[in-house]
Amino acid sequence: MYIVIVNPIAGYGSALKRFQKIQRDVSFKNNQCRTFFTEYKGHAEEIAAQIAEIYKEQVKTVIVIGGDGTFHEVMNGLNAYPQIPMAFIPAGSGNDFARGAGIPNDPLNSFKHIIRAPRKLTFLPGTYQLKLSPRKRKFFMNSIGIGFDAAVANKAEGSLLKRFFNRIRIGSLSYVTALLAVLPKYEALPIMVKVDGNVVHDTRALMVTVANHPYYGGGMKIAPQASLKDELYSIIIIERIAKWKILLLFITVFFGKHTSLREVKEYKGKSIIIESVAKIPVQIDGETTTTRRCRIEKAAQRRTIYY
Ligand SMILES: Nc1ncnc2c1ncn2[C@@H]1O[C@H](COP(=O)(O)OP(=O)(O)OP(=O)(O)O)[C@@H](O)[C@H]1O
Repeated sequence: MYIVIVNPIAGYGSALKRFQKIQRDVSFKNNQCRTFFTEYKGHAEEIAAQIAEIYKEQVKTVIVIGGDGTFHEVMNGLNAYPQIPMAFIPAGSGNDFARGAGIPNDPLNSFKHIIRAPRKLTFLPGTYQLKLSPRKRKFFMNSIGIGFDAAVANKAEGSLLKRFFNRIRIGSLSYVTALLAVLPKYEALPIMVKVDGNVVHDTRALMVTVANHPYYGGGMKIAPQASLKDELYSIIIIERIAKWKILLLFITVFFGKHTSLREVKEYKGKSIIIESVAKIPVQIDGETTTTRRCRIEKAAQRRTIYY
């Protein structure tokens, strides 16, 4: 039995359209597929965990049709069942994971491949912990950003312009407008960054990004040297920087050329601790919250994704 988890609102409805196209095809009709539609934030994680618990023996593959947020939730829902294969048909607005992994944008063909002869992507997901408490670690697959980028992502998320820009297929522009709104008031905050036991930064910083692959924010090449094949993260630290230069930074980041700016430092490592005295904005695979401390490590085991 195939489990299909669809986020109908991902990509402003494009996930639902993609699913409907797949549903009409014989490859769907001729196979035993059970479909679940997500209804709220966090639902995909709950569905995945419950399905795995109840049907672990019968499930051939859990197929996700949605954006990176839905994929992130399912990966965490299947946390305790790494033996259950997971497939991803990207249908979000940003699709940064697909861009970083080289997953093609051809949903029906991907579905047929997943059923008949799955193409495989194996990578080491990231794990993160936002508090000191020994709570279970969670997985991420794209990046964790602390500081300015998370403040911008938070602003973009709530913006009506994001919907408009996505409709006309220039979704990244919603980040530019959010950036322009956040920029005038934003102050670089004191942030300590430890990479593999060494303190590499301990003063004010605009932002820190820990990346599993180059892309975030719908195609910005924040960490040009990061690769899903790599066992190490790329850590980009953008130091305190003049406001006019932030605009330059955000023009060059689309081409990955921002790293030549003096204030942009890049490190490689697999165990990262980020601390701040005050609560600062953080984005994890595009979802935003605030934290004083974040511990990031590579997962112990590789995950294989079908596509
Ligand atoms: N029925 C629903 N109504 C509202 N929100 C939902 C629903 N189902 C899932 N969600 C939430 O929608 C958010 C966005 O989903 P997702 O990331 O998959 O799409 P996207 O934002 O279009 O894509 P991307 O992250 O690739 O840009 C996630 O936080 C998810 O938990």
